[in-house]
Amino acid sequence: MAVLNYSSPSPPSLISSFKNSTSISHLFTVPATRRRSFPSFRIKSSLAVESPAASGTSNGGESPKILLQVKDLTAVIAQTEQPILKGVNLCIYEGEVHAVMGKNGSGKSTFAKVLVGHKDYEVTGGSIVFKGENLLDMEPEDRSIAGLFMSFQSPVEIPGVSNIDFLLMAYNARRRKLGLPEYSPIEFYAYIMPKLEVVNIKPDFLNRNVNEGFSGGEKKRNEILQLAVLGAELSILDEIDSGLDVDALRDVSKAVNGLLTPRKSVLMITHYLRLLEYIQPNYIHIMEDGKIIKTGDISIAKLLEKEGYKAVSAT
Ligand SMILES: Nc1ncnc2c1ncn2[C@@H]1O[C@H](COP(=O)(O)OP(=O)(O)OP(=O)(O)O)[C@@H](O)[C@H]1O
Repeated sequence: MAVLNYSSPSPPSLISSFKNSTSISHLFTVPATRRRSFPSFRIKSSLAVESPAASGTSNGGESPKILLQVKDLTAVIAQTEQPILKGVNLCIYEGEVHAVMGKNGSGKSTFAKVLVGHKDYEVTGGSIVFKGENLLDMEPEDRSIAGLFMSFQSPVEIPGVSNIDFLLMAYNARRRKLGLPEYSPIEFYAYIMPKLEVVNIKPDFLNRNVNEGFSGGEKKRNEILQLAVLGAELSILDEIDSGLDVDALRDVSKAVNGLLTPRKSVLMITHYLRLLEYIQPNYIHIMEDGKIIKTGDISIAKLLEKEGYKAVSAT
């Protein structure tokens, strides 16, 4: 009997779920039952890696749907009541890629964590609607089931748990949710192998414990593998480019692009133009002091690179 081991980095929410396997079903997303394509207006770049989402396949004339609508969102640190988010507004349609940039400490990660329901923060005002439902009414587990995935800046290790076991359990929880029979390890192996290729991860990675001893770049790739297995509709990627060498950055970007479909969207946080040239966002937002103060295209990132944040600051 084959013992399958795979690797995959995992956000804290996934890890805490793993520890309680009865609640692991929240790791999964509702399957995409309809395919729609979104007219692409991505900025083309010579650096761009191939992106199916950017190709704008036919959607049969359907209008794009709003996936996430954030209005006047305010949030504080739960423990200290220090205000961090001070009125965030953002709208993401299906199939769109959005990037959030901003100075250190401007609130980008907090925004991402508030979206997934991180317990360190308390929402004090505004609204978040995801696929037509009030996200603020949902527990973090339910947000995950509804189709939100977040990769964290520093993926957590799970000693003693192999990647393959972790991913198999997570994937089977999804299948249970869908009323489908669980995959055997062999069936799962067939399912995951093509995904390993997309992410450019060697199969022996799956035998290692989740993130244990992984280099920074390996952890990031593992995050994307996890994303590929779970198939979220909105992937929130917090600085997936940090600590990556040039080849890894290209691989990870390619993998993210490989996961995009006309229905799947990405919200990525980054400090660097390079990532934006690989994963061409539809919109780039600048966050300052807990608010989005500017929205534009790649030219904003180019301006930042050249002149720094003073060029786009509201103050
Ligand atoms: N759990 C917390 N406890 C205390 N302070 C926090 C917490 N979370 C966020 N903060 C503070 O809130 C502010 C915004 O932090 P956040 O991590 O959202 O910024 P960021 O824009 O993502 O920064 P960076 O670019 O450095 O990652 C910072 O001053 C940070 O110290």
